[in-house]
Amino acid sequence: MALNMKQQQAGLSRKAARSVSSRAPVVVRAVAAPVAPAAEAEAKKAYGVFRLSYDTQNEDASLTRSWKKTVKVAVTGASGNIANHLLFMLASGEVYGKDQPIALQLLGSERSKEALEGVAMELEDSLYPLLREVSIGTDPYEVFGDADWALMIGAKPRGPGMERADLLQQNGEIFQVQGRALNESASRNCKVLVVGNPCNTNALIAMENAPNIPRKNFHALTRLDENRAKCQLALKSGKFYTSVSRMAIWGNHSTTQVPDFVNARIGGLPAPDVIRDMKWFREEFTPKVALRGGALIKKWGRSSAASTAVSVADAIRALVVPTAPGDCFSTGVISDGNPYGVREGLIFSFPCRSKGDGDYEICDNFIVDEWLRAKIRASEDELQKEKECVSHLIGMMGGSCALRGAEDTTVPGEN
Ligand SMILES: NC(=O)c1ccc[n+]([C@@H]2O[C@H](COP(=O)([O-])OP(=O)(O)OC[C@H]3O[C@@H](n4cnc5c(N)ncnc54)[C@H](O)[C@@H]3O)[C@@H](O)[C@H]2O)c1
Repeated sequence: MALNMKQQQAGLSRKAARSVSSRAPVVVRAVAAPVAPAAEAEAKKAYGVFRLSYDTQNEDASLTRSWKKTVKVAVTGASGNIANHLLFMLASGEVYGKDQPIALQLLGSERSKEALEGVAMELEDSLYPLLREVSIGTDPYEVFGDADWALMIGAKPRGPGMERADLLQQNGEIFQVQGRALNESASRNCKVLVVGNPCNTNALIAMENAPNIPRKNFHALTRLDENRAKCQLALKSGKFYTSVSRMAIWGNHSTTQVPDFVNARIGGLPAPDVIRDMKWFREEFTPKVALRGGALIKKWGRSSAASTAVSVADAIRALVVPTAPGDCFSTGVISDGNPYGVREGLIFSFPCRSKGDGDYEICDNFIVDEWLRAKIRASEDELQKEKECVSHLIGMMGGSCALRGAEDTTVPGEN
């Protein structure tokens, strides 16, 4: 856990800082004192903003009595565009629940240190009652300490002329380091959601470098694609989007993704029975969803941030709130043992459902027709190639990278 800045200034040790936080009720207000050399070194590694414990004697007991144990959520890329929306949703209680206190542990890069402090100041000034602690740092081993959730948003954007294979390599190295840090520092049942692109393969790298954490706990964000698909079905059918269910995204978060209109329902009916236009489904709906990110960048000049944050919130809620009977949600998870014959050892987006306990299962009752099967196979092949490009980062020998010079299936600008 990164130390509170005021505690560091006061020269408190990490252990002492922990004991301060556990001695409720107390509001930490340490006084500046000479900094010891050890603390000085510590200050270079991590710096933080605040840690508040409620003074339960002065609080409205009817509000706080039923509150749960604080959930610790680590967020990487915390001063970036997506996080700038997401952090405030997390702190407000709209994601984990209005009775769920939260500690935010924010990871930035060396370059974004100052901005990260600014983010923490804004959180501080927002006076969210559920936000118990904010700590910030640049060392993933510190920041992931005891995290129950790790939301991995931070990744390098693609530079001019950079190939997809180079991006896989550069961001892959980040996720190798961060996977190792999760393995050592995070809670043993930490749930990990990778947003930074290429998110499926980055999630694979983090997972393979974190053998102490169940493989099942690693997710790649495809919920944004699901939300985009739901929106298109709602617009075309003229029905409200809440009537769209069983909207699965299969495969990779790239243009090979497969938005599944075959199994989708509108108002409880199969989508193709409501929108009787197969040409539209295949030739307009499918590419529109897959290329939505690029279309948005053309308008906005940058990749989607607010809607991505909303979809991260949806993806978390999908795991902590039971799935409605018969419905599903999409998330990229380990393909081991899947009921659809997708090659094992890939992080692949499937229709899933959850009891709301943080765990999930892959739905086993989706119809895969020939058209879907061919599309799914193409996305699977792409993920296998990506895996081979990063084999050296996941402890595999002898992979060669067939993606060099290949067609670019990344959503333009999202990397
Ligand atoms: N999966 C999806 O659906 C989806 C959708 C949109 C964007 N994305 C991806 O999310 C990522 C972040 O997007 P953004 O708009 O917030 O980007 P951004 O550039 O605004 O923010 C990224 C942040 O990550 C930080 N960072 C870079 N390397 C880091 C490291 N090693 N450790 C910690 N932080 C690091 C940067 O300093 C920056 O603050 C990108 O990779 C983008 O392609 C994914």
